[in-house]
Amino acid sequence: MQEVQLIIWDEAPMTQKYAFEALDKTLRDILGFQKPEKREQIFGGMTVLLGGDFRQILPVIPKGKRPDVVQACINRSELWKHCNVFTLTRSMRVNEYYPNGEIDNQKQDFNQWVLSVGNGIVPAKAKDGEDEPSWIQIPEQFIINSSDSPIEAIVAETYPNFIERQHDEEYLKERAILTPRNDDVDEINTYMFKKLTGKSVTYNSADEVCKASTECLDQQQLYPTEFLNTLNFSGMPPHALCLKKELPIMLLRNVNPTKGLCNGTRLIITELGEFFIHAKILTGSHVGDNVLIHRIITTSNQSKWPFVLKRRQYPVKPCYAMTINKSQRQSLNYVGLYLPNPVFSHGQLYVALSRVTNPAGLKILMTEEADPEFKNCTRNIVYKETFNNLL
Ligand SMILES: Nc1ncnc2c1ncn2[C@@H]1O[C@H](COP(=O)(O)OP(=O)(O)OP(=O)(O)O)[C@@H](O)[C@H]1O
Repeated sequence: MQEVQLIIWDEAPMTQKYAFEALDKTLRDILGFQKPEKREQIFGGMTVLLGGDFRQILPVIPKGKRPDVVQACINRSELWKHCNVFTLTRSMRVNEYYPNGEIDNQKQDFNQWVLSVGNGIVPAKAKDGEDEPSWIQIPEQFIINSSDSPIEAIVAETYPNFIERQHDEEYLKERAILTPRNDDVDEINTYMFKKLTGKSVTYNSADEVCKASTECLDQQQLYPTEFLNTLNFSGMPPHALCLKKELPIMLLRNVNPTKGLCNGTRLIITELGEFFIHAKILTGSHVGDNVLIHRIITTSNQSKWPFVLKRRQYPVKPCYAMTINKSQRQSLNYVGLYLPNPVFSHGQLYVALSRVTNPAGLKILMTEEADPEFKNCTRNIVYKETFNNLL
């Protein structure tokens, strides 16, 4: 068997420190079995490469307050003092160099502005009753003027000529609408789904209560299937999943990472079968591959209900629009940032602004503020204390 030499863990800042601590203990245990000195070494002497940007989304702690989030990060773990930090200095996504080596000033300014947003150093104002100034001015060039039908406006801006180009893979692949909340994502996807031509097929899930999660024996009476079908959880497909051929979808689980089918991979549906969805991969390392997706059992892990729901369904969701959190790792040529409500957690504005490969491809639609002092302003939340011990 080949020996593992290196473990690479991407997006480390959004993983709770306990996961790394568990990995540390496990590796010490396994590798120390034959060589006892490895028990004394960090990660059992294995090299672990953590990648990530603390300006981006931090661990999600349900109902957690700011200190809970900051304390859950890897740089608040005992392990951190054993880490060497290497800093990347050049943005490869928005390449500010012309082929002849000269600098494109517009792109350089954009990169610096996005970094300042991420570092929380763009001048900000506070509204009445707020402790911390967090409202920043968005440059005029990115603004879409708000209209009576904001969804129509953001769709028209991000997906121009959608009726003619709705089947064009390149067109679909290079753009997305980003927004902070799942209900806005669903509203935009439903609006665009109706515009997509072709027959809609609805796949209903099989739902049940996970028996190990509750002591109640009479589950069928307390939680009938009809009730379970009405429940929706973020990151879980709905009971009634409506799909059409040529709809862009996103995977909600790691289905088969070696084949490029990871949580967040975008695909386009090529055929809707009875037991499989045929799809073509649009993003990641296996672009262009034709794959089959089958139903899997997903469970609700953070639920307000006193039970865990088991849902057997295709782990996919339409992705004309996606949440900002889900867009992390994506690179897009055109981004429509829809902010009917401002962002609500650290790094979300930075992640949204830094998805785009060219400043010309970024458009932002915000709800118009009644107070003229806050015209074209939106909230930028940065937990600066997270950066304290990075270098
Ligand atoms: N060495 C390189 N040469 C050319 N392009 C590159 C290089 N490295 C990265 N890129 C391009 O830059 C973009 C961002 O790369 P990548 O997704 O690896 O960055 P990242 O730091 O993980 O991004 P993020 O964490 O913000 O999602 C991609 O479009 C990628 O193709």
